[in-house]
Amino acid sequence: MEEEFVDASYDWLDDESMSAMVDEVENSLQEVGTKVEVSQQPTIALTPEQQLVLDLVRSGKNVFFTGSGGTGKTLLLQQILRFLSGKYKEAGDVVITAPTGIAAIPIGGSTIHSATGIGIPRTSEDFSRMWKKPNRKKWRRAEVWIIDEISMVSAEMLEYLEQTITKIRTTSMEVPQPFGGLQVIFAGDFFQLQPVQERPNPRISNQFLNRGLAFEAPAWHRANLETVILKNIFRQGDGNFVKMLNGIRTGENPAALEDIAKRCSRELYEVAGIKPTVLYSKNKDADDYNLKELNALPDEVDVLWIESQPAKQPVVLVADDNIVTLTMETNDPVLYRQELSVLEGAEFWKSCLALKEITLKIGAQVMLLRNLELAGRESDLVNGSRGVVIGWKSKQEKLVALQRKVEQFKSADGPKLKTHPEEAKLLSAIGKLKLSSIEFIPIVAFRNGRSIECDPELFEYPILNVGECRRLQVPLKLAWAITIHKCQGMTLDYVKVHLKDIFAEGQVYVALSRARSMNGLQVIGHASRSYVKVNPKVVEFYKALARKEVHPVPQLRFPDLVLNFSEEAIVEPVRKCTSSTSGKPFEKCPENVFWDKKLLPKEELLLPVICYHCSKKGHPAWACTSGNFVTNSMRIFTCLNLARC
Ligand SMILES: Nc1ncnc2c1ncn2[C@@H]1O[C@H](COP(=O)(O)OP(=O)(O)OP(=O)(O)O)[C@@H](O)[C@H]1O
Repeated sequence: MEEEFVDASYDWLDDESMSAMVDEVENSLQEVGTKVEVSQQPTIALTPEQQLVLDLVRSGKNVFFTGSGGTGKTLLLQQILRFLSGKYKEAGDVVITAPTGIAAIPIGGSTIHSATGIGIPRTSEDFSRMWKKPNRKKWRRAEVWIIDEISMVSAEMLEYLEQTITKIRTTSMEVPQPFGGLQVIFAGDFFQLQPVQERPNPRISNQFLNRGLAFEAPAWHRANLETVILKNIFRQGDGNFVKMLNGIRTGENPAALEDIAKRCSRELYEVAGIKPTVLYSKNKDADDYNLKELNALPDEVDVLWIESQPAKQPVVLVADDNIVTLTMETNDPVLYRQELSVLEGAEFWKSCLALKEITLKIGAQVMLLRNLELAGRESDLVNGSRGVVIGWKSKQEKLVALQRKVEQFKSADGPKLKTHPEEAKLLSAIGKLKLSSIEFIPIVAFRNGRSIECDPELFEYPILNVGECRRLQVPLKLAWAITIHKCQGMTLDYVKVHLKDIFAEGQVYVALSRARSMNGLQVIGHASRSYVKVNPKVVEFYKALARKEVHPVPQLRFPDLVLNFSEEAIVEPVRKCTSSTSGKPFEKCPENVFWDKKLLPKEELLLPVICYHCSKKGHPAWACTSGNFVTNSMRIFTCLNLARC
């Protein structure tokens, strides 16, 4: 058994193995990043542990299930979704999420950032974005929330999301339930990649730092999760390989890395035109490799079938960068220069995934950097989706096409007071195209079969109290090679792992455990034991889980969430005014007090609204100069009509 993998040459593959490998590799192309569709495998037999998880979900419990890579966590989630789609008939009853786009695809979900509407939070106040009408409506009606790859969700993120969701879903008359009463289902392996913590910036107040691991959040403890550990590993059939991987995963056998590297040091060649996927720890190395592959493509291609003036040669897409300072409009040159220097030196310009310049050719392998909305809905084209450039469209032609669509909207509905959301999107795309200096728009065929014209998108980086950095660029990145952080959750049958600059806990394990077998794995570089990094808190957590302890690790404390929702978010015009002096329809009410009826339980609508702050407590809110008022259950609202107040 040991001998089988030692040979470093390619001769160890006989014809049969070679053809099996070609099949394996071809299958992998279907599977990379998408995993197994349950619909194609309806007869899958669950292991007893997987079945236990399903039963717990059925009984309405909050569940966390974990296990090493390849134990079928994602497959089980797909089975759970089948059950839930039978139980809950309406879209939106089950919110399916993962921390990254790539992880969200196999379960048909979206990223946590887009599902909650918070985007990439920079301060705790950004969680207030969940109060925007469509977001809070979505979260009020949801019944179940699923998070896959929970190891990449920080304690701080989970805590703030839980607090916000609970506030959104709880009326003043109700006792708050954890997660506002949602059933939560978490899946993931904390020995794999963990959240990347932000560097503290003293200029940012209430900065969101993405601290801690999800199980350290008080919200994790409040959820009262039933925990199940999955033990059967399906991805790798070779028990010896599994054992070595597990030693690396838990940090108990760092020498296993040297062992695997030795056995998998021979070159993996191109098979049936397919090159192995190359995994690097750092973006820079992946970028360099991609460039090399790009240069190897022919510089001029025949593009007969692509519409309009196709670019036969490589096209360099140059981003349009822009800075907006807070004091741009003022006459304070000193402050203006200060802000400018902060914005010009911002980390954003170095770390924005959309590069200042990207050269593309037909045939280039690319990855999407944005979640795309297609035809007004979230699509399965997300940050991380893989595709290939198949052609170009000229900007002028694209503009004409978009303009024509806008005209169709106008003539279809006649004059309107409000712009249709689809029309607004078209107008925004036109605006961005006009601002962009890009002359050719790449057309990309994605692995899901869709071909999309990838228009420039705006990448923004606000710095609180200073201003904003903006980059307008096509949301694409070369992808012959990808980083280990992008591949978590994938199964790769033909993969080269570069052991270079490994910096994160769980990184080596994630990279190696993507492979189905050592036959399809090549390890490059010095296999230092020090690359096997494991977070001691994770070790402690799993030991405590094995002992079935209820509160395995101490909880982290975070500052109270500052929810600074806009007036629009909490205050919506209601049909009935409920000020102390009248019960008239709001339009006719002299007090003109507005608030969100949904936030106010029916009983309170009948009760007087009294002022807050004011010494003469008890008088009608509209008469108070502070502009704030409370209901009798001490819920604070702000009167919109400040002039009257
Ligand atoms: N009960 C089962 N029977 C047969 N195959 C299974 C079963 N459960 C999972 N698998 C297979 O195991 C492989 C790995 O499954 P999956 O990707 O769901 O694992 P995972 O635990 O999510 O891995 P990772 O932690 O690396 O993301 C897949 O090919 C899947 O089809």
